Amino acid sequence: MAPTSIAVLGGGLTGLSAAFYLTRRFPTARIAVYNAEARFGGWVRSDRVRVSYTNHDGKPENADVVLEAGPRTLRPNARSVLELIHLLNLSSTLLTVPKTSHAARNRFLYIPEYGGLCRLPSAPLDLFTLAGPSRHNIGRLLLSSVAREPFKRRNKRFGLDDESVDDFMTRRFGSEWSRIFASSLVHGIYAADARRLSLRSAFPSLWEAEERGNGSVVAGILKRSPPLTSGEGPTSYELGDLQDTMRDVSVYSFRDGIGTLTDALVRYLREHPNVDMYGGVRIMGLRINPRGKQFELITSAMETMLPTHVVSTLPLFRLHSLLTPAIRLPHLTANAYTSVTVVNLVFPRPPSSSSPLHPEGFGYLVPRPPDGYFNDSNRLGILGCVFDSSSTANQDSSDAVVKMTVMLGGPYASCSLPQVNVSDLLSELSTHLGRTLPEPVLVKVRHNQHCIPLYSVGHLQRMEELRHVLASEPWVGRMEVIGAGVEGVSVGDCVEAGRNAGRFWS
Ligand SMILES: C=Cc1c2[nH]c(c1C)Cc1[nH]c(c(CCC(=O)O)c1C)Cc1[nH]c(c(C)c1CCC(=O)O)Cc1[nH]c(c(C)c1C=C)C2
Repeated sequence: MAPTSIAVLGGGLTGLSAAFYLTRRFPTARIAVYNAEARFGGWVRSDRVRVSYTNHDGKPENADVVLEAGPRTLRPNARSVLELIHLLNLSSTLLTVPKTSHAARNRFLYIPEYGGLCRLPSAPLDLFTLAGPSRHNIGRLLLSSVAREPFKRRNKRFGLDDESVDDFMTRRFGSEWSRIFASSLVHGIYAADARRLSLRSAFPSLWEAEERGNGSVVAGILKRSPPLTSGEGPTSYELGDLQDTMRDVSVYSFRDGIGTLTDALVRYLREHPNVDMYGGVRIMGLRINPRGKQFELITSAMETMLPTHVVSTLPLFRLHSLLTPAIRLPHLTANAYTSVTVVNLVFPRPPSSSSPLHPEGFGYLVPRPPDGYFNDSNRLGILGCVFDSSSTANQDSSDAVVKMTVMLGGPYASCSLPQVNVSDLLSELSTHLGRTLPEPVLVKVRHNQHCIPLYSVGHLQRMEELRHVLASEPWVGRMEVIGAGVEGVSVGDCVEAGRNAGRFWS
């Protein structure tokens, strides 16, 4: 049955993208988007803030800076996002960072037991040229294990169909390698413990590479087939000239931050005659009408809505709480969700005669300490720090300020608190950066509670079972469960999931 009324649960990036594409797929259907918060956009949150301060010469200064509490840059390989940018006419607001920039080439890890801040090699030749404070050469540890891996015998247990990221990396590259590099990567994407994260769900391409490389991940990566271009593959994307714009681009954002994308979606949907946007309306219960033709949604305004089709983009534990025992869905509470505290810091730029606040680059990640997440060496639970002024400098009205963002919490559960002691944080950052930081002119703390799902081992299989149940009675395919909780946490994954919503409804 073709949908006549569709309810989209959740007004974050996936929900907004789903509603956008549903208006195109089903131009005559009525679409309602329900969002518990009055503000749409979910974890995407960009604020332009004015800072007033006194500069080094004692003169008053002002600057307008963009602060991100969620994702802050996008990668050009996510074609669904490029398509949205094209369709929403946002190209003129883009800010691109070239592959040759410091932000793209200089990435650091802060590893106290290796001497502090260590630059990661961005090319094999760096191995010979990288100098720095590291007592051991971190580049050598990184690349020597990678160079040896193809000669290591196949060691995947027969019948294994998923394992943790840490187990996989330890098996192929060694435990110290995994602790340092895999844990850092996982902190930067999932803010989670690599020992709990499913390899197949989080990095499926690595699982496939091991298969393709007959047991060697490196051999499998080297054998990789060339990437598809916009016109190839099962779906093609409307990209306009964005593919050209993105040539040689490492990452990009918008002049006013990633919120430009969600704001434009909200504007489009609010203006669309077939769409109703319900901000500040929570769904309290979901039932299936006894005649099986409609759903019953009970809202926090105590209204009952009767859509023929539903797209849920809610966190899975939240969807679980809406369902009565008679229609419980499997596996909705199988994964934990990670919480991250994000601290935006703005400093006056030091005069050119003194040393900069941080090296030029993307920022740094902090790996899991050797003793795990209870280690005293990282009692604030710092996962990493982004040098925003290097990577997204042109968002701000003045380059007289330096912007950084520190992320805390995640697997350091007890540290992920909304209250952050700023002077402790500054002194810890000063240790990391090897210089005393000045007083910030602005500190903004945001606690993102349960913002990123932690796919535990077996997640793919569980989601397959969930899809199977949704395709059967009484759901018969009329409710789709999509979004970060199911398949992929990146902005690209969320938009792609929204783009595919309702694909099988006729
Ligand atoms: C709120 C903190 C977040 C942390 N991870 C994410 C958020 C929103 C989600 C995320 N971060 C990255 C990816 C991969 C993107 C892709 O592959 O296309 C995802 C899904 C990578 C990343 N990590 C950091 C940055 C600046 C980026 C680029 C993308 C983005 O802007 O989010 C920095 C960073 N993120 C987190 C930590 C602890 C951290 C530390 C430096 C957690």
